[in-house]
Amino acid sequence: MAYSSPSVIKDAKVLMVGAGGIGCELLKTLALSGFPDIHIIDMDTIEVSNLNRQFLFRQFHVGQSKAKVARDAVLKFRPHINITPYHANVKDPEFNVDFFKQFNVVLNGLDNLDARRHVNRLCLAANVPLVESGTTGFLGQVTVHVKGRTECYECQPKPAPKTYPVCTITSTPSKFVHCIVWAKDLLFAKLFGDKNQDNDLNVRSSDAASSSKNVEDVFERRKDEDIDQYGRKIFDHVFGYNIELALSNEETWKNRNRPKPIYSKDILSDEPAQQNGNLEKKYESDELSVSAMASLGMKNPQDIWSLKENSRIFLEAFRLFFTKREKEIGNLSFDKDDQLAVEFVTAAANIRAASFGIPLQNLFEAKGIAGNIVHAVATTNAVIAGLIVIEAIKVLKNDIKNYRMTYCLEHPARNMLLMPVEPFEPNKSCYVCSETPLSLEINTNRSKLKDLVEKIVKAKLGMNLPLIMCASNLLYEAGDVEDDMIAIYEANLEKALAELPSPVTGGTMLTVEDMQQEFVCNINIKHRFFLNSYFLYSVKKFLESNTIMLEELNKFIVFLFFSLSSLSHVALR
Ligand SMILES: Nc1ncnc2c1ncn2[C@@H]1O[C@H](COP(=O)(O)OP(=O)(O)OP(=O)(O)O)[C@@H](O)[C@H]1O
Ligand SMILES: [Zn+2]
Repeated sequence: MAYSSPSVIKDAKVLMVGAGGIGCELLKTLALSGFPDIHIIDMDTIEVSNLNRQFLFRQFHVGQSKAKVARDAVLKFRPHINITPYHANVKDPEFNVDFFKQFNVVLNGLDNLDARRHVNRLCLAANVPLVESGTTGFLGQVTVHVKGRTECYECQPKPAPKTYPVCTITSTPSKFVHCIVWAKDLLFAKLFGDKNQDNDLNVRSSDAASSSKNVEDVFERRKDEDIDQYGRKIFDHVFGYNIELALSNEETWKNRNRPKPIYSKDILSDEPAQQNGNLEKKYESDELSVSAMASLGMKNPQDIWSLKENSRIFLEAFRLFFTKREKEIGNLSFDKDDQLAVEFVTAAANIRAASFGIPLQNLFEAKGIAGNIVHAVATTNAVIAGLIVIEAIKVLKNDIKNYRMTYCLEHPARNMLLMPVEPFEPNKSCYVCSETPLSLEINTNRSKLKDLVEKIVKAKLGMNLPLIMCASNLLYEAGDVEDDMIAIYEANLEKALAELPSPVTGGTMLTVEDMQQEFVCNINIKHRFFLNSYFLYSVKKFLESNTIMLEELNKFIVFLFFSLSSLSHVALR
């Protein structure tokens, strides 16, 4: 049957950002709906773990550009449309405001806040409508952002990812996730990651500090130390000795269950230190599939391992890292797609959980928790992609009355799984889409320009290539800078704000601009010497929640914690 698409579709040129779970569905739906000219940006290559839901990709595509393979796959069933792929980061300078202006609508299928904020700003600057989306398991949403008509993506602050108090992780875990964070961010990082990073793995106790000075560093492998002995030494230190040390601090356990120290000899009493020699040869030929489970003949990731099995996996994974992946040690960071890393972290978290009386979990669950993964549901992505196309068509028709934000729910509400809501008006005090100045409370004598640039302008305001002006003086500019200015900016970055050539003190109005995003905002500086308990409380809260809150006055408040170097403090209002 010949299908004739409405003219708004036939004349449309659209940009899709992201060709992952939502993106694959979206490209297919756009193509089947008759969109003739589609551009796709995606910076990634295809991984095996994408194949279960990113159905345009096959095993033999692994390692190739998502954007390009998605294009080729769709052209097979819609050969006469134009699809232009870019294997690139949407934050690259080539995707500037002029690039965005060529499109009638932009459709996001991204997975991170940073890229979403960047696209939001470019869409505002180019005055191109944005249809934004996201899914988590069965949940999802599609929102429409049209400059001056509806909220922009940044009109409401977004919830920050969950973090945990440090002492819960290092000393008093009560949930399995605490054990995972410990195994991944402390133990794994300490053993296999950058040695220079601060890492508070040892449990502090009153006598530990004094005795530790003379004690050798157990984490260092002694010269010629046998790898299995080294593994057992680490095991006994973190699961045995450290727990005993923690137990000596009676106060901690008054209202808590006391943990049990675990030593390898008690768990693996019947096994010699070296036990896998006969299985080794079979598996060690293929480096990519180095796996402690395979090595020990354990197959099912959904089995919950006993304490003994966890201990064997722990020691075997440890041994495999040091024998098969030695070159990577010192540079590894946890990756949920790294089988050996997941095995190690699962086993370590389980042994710690056993010590603290927390129920153990299988590798599949542990991997989900460690990778912050809510398992993706292909159907949710398909539903969301359909809704994106529906909103895109309304946008192209300029059918403002019928724009909807739609939420995909896990349980029906009023008999509906899809909840449409009318979009809100732009937030008049949004610092991105309105011109509301921000106000920043900062110790201008102690905080350096570098801190302002890195921790506020880039990290909090999401600028990519910032330029900072005080009155008509340029203090800093990122990106391609003239040679004679490089040294001046470098020197400025190291200066305290009040000591800059054009001093930034209480009452100064700074202008911060990102040329690529065509985004400018003014920051009203208030000098403040923070050393009161309220500040310290704020810092603690910030560290715990990393929240950005909207105050009654509808001004932004961000409490910032500055690098542990004591007293430079700021708050952004
Ligand atoms: N800055 C960016 N520029 C271009 N593409 C981006 C950018 N940030 C994220 N993406 C792309 O957005 C897509 C998001 O897809 P999705 O949420 O399905 O994640 P994934 O990485 O494919 O899968 P998963 O993380 O679940 O294993 C990815 O293909 C990713 O490459
Ligand atoms: Zn806004």
